[in-house]
Amino acid sequence: MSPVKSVCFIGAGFVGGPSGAVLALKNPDVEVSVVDLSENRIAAWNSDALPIYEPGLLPVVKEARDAETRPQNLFFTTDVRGTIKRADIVFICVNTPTKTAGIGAGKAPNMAYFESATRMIAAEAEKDTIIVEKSTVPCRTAANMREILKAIGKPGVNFEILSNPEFLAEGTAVADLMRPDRILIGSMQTPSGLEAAEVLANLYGSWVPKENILKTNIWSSELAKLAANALLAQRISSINALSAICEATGADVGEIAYAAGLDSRIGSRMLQASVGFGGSCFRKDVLNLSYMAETLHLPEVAAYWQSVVAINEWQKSRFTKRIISALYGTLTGKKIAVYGFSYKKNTADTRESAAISVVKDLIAEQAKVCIYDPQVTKAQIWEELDISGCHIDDVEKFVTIAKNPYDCASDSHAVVVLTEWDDCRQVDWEQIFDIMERPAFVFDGRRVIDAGKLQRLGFHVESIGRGNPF
Ligand SMILES: NC(=O)C1=CN([C@@H]2O[C@H](COP(=O)(O)OP(=O)(O)OC[C@H]3O[C@@H](n4cnc5c(N)ncnc54)[C@H](O)[C@@H]3O)[C@@H](O)[C@H]2O)C=CC1
Ligand SMILES: O=C(O)[C@H]1O[C@H](OP(=O)(O)OP(=O)(O)OC[C@H]2O[C@@H](n3ccc(=O)[nH]c3=O)[C@H](O)[C@@H]2O)[C@H](O)[C@@H](O)[C@@H]1O
Repeated sequence: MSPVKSVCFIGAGFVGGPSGAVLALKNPDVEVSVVDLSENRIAAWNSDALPIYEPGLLPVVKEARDAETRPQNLFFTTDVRGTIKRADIVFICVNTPTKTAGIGAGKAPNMAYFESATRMIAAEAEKDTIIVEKSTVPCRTAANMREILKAIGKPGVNFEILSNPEFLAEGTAVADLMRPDRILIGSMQTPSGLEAAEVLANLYGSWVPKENILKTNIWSSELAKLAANALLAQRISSINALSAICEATGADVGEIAYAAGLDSRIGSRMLQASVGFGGSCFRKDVLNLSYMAETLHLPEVAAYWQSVVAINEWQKSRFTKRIISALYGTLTGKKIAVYGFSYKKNTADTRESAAISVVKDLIAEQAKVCIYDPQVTKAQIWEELDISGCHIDDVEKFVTIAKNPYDCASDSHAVVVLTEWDDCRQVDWEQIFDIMERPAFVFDGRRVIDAGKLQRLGFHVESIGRGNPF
């Protein structure tokens, strides 16, 4: 196979943008184009105000994009079709959200964007092309792609499909891409499939050690991505289920996680009890896996994975119920300060954030909710609450946005910590205590507050997974 000269990433989102930028940085001789249908998104990628907040990303983008220190090899464009024509490799990084209507609504992934990208490649490619599934897709998606490519592709043009799922986490995307635990490449086990896998492995080989590049059959690779997210989400639901037992018994879930995590077979990561996992992928991918099991006539397996999501939903509503009960059963007219709206720190992404459900429930109780988040905009909060079914009149009436944690807490009855932002935990709690109503409550949905210290200041503190130890 001739050397790779041009690579295209379809979908300039959280995955396509950073992945394209790092690949370009590490392969200066390869032209990397990240394409999207959204003109606004592409304009933002071509500016210094990138469309996503990701620590360390701007310098990486600028180095490959701005031709200041070396020739430019990173391009962001809406010319999807023209870019596909030039590309030797096309990565599909489009969104695969959960279906909201039709068969499998609320469970199955919506593959419309993915199929549309596949059809576009089939229609435009004029030379042999490697197509890489980077989006998270159901197992056996490559078989559907193969049929579409065969039916639409130009005569004489050969396609090879690879699965190369992405494992980056938001907030640490650059570090994850620079030093991935592993790169997984799935291919058909035919001579041309194995050759294509080798071509892709060589691109990664410019910065990832060979022993971290794993090659498997294509179906294993597709399923491994869903499995990895399901296993991570399952750990969080497991520790969150234990957090409820801790609250009822006086055990402390932090001590449980630490004690259990010291067993090297269990390990310590992803055992931080919380108000519930969020983000665009855990819920979607666990449901995707569960739905797949359902369609494969494996109802017990489907129910098992479904329970991971059910515990997460329960954890969110359990937390709000605890707030209401501690505040004497009524929130009407009380100001509640919410610290954090993104689904975790170091990202402005709010998709599936636990804060959405909690704020929605607080509004239903007629609380006056004031939100502080260092990165999330008011427009985005409004949009999320609107999508979640909050009446927009209620949002206008009950919700305000604060510019800092102090304005947020002023005259409030309670501070509710929903995201573990450093800005939110490192406040001057003595000052916060002075400006709050009495009794002053703190509800810690992230276990990032020193409960003992706050209690000594006079706060009533309730944390996830911490009951009365006496
Ligand atoms: N967000 C994350 O941290 C991770 C996401 N993933 C997976 O990667 C995929 C993409 O996720 P995100 O980047 O978060 O999505 P996103 O929603 O941020 O970006 C997707 C982009 O694709 C564009 N797009 C859709 N159809 C298109 C088409 N036909 N042509 C050109 N552009 C098109 C959209 O305009 C959008 O900008 C999903 O399957 C997701 O499950 C995997 C690992 C991490
Ligand atoms: O497929 C994806 O989209 C990605 O999903 C997750 O990444 P991400 O959702 O960005 O972030 P995580 O750090 O995994 O956190 C997800 C949610 O779980 C919560 N969480 C995480 C860890 C933990 O111990 N406890 C906990 O409640 C976080 O606060 C957050 O709401 C995976 O970690 C990535 O490997 C994967 O590529």
